[in-house]
Formats: sequence, C-alpha cells, structure tokens
Amino acid sequence: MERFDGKTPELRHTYNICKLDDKNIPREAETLPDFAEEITTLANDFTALSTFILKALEVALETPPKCFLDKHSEMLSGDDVNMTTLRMIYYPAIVDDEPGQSEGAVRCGAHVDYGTFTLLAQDSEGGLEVQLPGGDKWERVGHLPGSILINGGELLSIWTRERYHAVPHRVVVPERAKIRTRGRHSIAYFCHPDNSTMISPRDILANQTESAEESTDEKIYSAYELIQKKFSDTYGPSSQESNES
Ligand SMILES: O=C(O)CCC(=O)C(=O)O
Ligand SMILES: [Fe+2]
Repeated sequence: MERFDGKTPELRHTYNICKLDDKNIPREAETLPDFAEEITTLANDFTALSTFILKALEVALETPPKCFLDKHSEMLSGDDVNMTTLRMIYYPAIVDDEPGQSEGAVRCGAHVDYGTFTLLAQDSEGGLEVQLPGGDKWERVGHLPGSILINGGELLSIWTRERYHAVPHRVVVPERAKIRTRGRHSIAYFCHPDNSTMISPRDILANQTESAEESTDEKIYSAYELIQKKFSDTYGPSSQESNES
C-alpha cells in the first residue's frame, strides 16, 4: 500500500484474506473454535455493506445504473480477479527498552489506501489519525463503539477526479505510557474493483460536463495496472505481487 518511508519500523502483525475459502481461513479448533464462522460472517457483512455504499455512490454521483456495482462483482473471490482484502491487524504493546520500539517507531506509517474505499473497525485504544482535504494537520479519529470508518481510496479519487479524496492516514504510538503498553486491534476491509476494470472518470461522471483538457489528455489504466504501479512505486520494480501493506 503504503507511502511509508522504507526506514521507519512499523510495529504490527497482519493477516490478510483475499478469498473466502477453507484454505485461507485459519481453523484453530482448540483455541478459537468459532473463529472461521465468525470471520466468514464478518467478511460477508463487510461485502454487503460495501455493496450498499457502492449503490449510494452511484446515486450521489448520478452515474449510469449499476455502474459501480458491475465493476465490483468479484469482491473476496481471490486477488487474481479482484484485490479486495479483509485484513486483521494487531499492534503489539510497546516495550520501550527493546531495540527499534521507541525512537521514531510508528504503528502504521502515513499512507493512502489504494482501492475504492476502506471500511475500518478499530478497538478503543486510539492512535488513528487522518489528514482532511486541503490541510496538512493530522487530526485524531475518535472512537465510537460499533462505528465503522469509511476511508476513500486512490482509485475512487482517480475515478471521481478527486470529488472523493483518498484520505491520508496513519496510526501513531500513543504518548501516554499506560496506553502504549497495551496492544491495539483493528480490522480493515479494502474494497477494490475487479482487476480488469478500466478506471475511467468518463464512465462514472458521464452526466457531468468535463473540460476540454480533461477529455483529451486522460490516459486510462485498468485497476490491475494502477495497483501494480503503486506496488512498484512503493517497494521498487521487483515487487510484483506484494499485497497492500
Ligand atoms: O489499523 C488501523 O487503524 C489502520 C490500518 C490501515 O490504515 C491499513 O492497514 O491500511
Ligand atoms: Fe490504510
């Protein structure tokens, strides 16, 4: 994903699921007997919520009917067809005297997500910050129990010519000693279009007038090409199949 700087250590563990099947969902029958069922239900709920939001975007942007829905028909069917990912994230407690954990360490470096949008559920530990459009100040995201944050991603920003922004965000290590010695959990659902989708603002904004410059100069890429370009900008040209983060 992410626009991290390649130097600052990121203190987190992640588990990504791109395809909802038995092979990809860990079954820890003894320690977590209901895990597979719970995570499958959660993933399906996130997919249903994403479908609802895609419909709402169609209404808000007055797109041709099913314009977004048809382009997101393969969510969680595998990253060979669609990069949608459910990510479980654990940020371990900070131990100040361990190497790499104090000076300059972050939980998740500043970045924008790549896809259409991200649904983010977080616990109450805090640390998530966003940069709102037009400003460079980092704002704390509070925690409302049960709430889900919707973060615009980069493809949505290209598609809508920045009417919906990709929101820069990060997770900082809490300053207060008592809080930093507790771990933090979050779950993100990265909603992506099908890989072959051409990310063309002209399809989405068909009813809106465009300037002459926008209509002639625009080069159109597929979702797959744009994501590969992101990976190679972030990790270097040899990183072909790395996942978001
Ligand atoms: O853990 C969080 O709250 C944010 C994670 C995130 O932004 C990401 O994995 O892209
Ligand atoms: Fe993110």
